Amino acid sequence: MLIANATLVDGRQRDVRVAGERIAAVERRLSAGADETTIDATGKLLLPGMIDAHVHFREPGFPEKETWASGSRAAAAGGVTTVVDQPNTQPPTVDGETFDEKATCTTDSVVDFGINGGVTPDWQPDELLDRPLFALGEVFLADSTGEMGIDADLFADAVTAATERGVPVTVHAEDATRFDASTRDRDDADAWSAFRTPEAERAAVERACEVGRDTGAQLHIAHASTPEGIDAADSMEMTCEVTPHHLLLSREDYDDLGTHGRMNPPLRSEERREGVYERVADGTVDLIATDHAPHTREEKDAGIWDAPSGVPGVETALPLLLAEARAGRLDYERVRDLTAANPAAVFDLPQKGRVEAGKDADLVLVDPDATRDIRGEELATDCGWTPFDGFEGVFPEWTMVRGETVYERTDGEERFGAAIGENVRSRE
Ligand SMILES: NC(=O)N[C@@H](CC(=O)O)C(=O)O
Ligand SMILES: [Zn+2]
Ligand SMILES: [Zn+2]
Repeated sequence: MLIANATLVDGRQRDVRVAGERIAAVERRLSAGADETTIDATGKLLLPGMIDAHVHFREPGFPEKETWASGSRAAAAGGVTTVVDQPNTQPPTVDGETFDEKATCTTDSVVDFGINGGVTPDWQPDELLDRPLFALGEVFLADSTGEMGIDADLFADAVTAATERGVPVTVHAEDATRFDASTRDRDDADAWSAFRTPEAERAAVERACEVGRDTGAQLHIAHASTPEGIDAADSMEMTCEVTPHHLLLSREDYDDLGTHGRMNPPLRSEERREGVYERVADGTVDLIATDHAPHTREEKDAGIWDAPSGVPGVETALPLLLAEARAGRLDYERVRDLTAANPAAVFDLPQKGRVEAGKDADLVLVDPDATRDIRGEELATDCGWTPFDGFEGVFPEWTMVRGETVYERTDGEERFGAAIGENVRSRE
């Protein structure tokens, strides 16, 4: 297949040949072979598919929130070609048997995937680390959905075990001893942000990075939400990710979002949000990952102390970032780095993350000037809502995983491909 006259993120116009699962050539001009299909990509932007290193698809355990079928379709519709699933399912992914159970669910995935393993007091490190694991994580330093928070000793042991096996560790860094219990008598949604303080994040990032440094670990801070957290990770030479919601939403949005805006770590002040944005734009932040954490509308409609934490995001991340680029607030190469090239580099996926000959043909084609308003009920995720309702997004015309079209939108009609997703750690 020949994708003709595509614009790449650096502005070059190129013809791109896909042969089988791979990108065979990227050249100024390629001529189509006798039985080669040609796609005219004039005026269109061709990007490497997003690698979302942090999603919560809810199987096994909570198929009413999301399944591997619905979650992976949401990914494909949002230009995500690889997802990394987190361990706080039911049962939690903490040993060989539960890893294998999770792996069975992934056979419904239309996109490539990684499976993370977690840490609880009865986890089985030897079995778990023997499996084709993507990373150990997210390791919870404080309770979040699934109540998998662990103490300092177990954390240090877990980081040591993973590092001995050359496995990276991703960390949910909040320190519950620094939460502000005096907010507990409030019942407005903003109380959640007042409760889980910025200080709790900074302290936990520092502690985690110290353990990482002492053990020689490859440590990655999940969903950093404050400039202080990002700077702490950066100064200790650890990597970090930021979510689209901490990049684009703040405490000022609780008026619209109410309890639907509850997540961990929580939304921060507008001033901190701007500080986070600067660090994403200037490259201090390594990557964007969504922490796609779907819960049903009914669950989210509970009071602020009872609603579950988490918001969906896998389907809207790349479209939102492309809209930011279109508005001139980020450049397209930065978007490519944050969503594809850097996650591939940080998590050692040499076959992914760039539009280059020899790489997997994980590709997304967009019309950079065609924006669409995001509407929760129109999305492929099963949860049926989004915190970005009414935001503009630049959505894919099609998404390809290893040469197979897994999503296509023509005249508003969407079509999804077969469940061809593979574990990125199982391939040679
Ligand atoms: N971010 C959240 O608020 N929730 C996540 C768990 C997590 O990432 O902490 C979930 O699984 O619902
Ligand atoms: Zn988390
Ligand atoms: Zn998470």
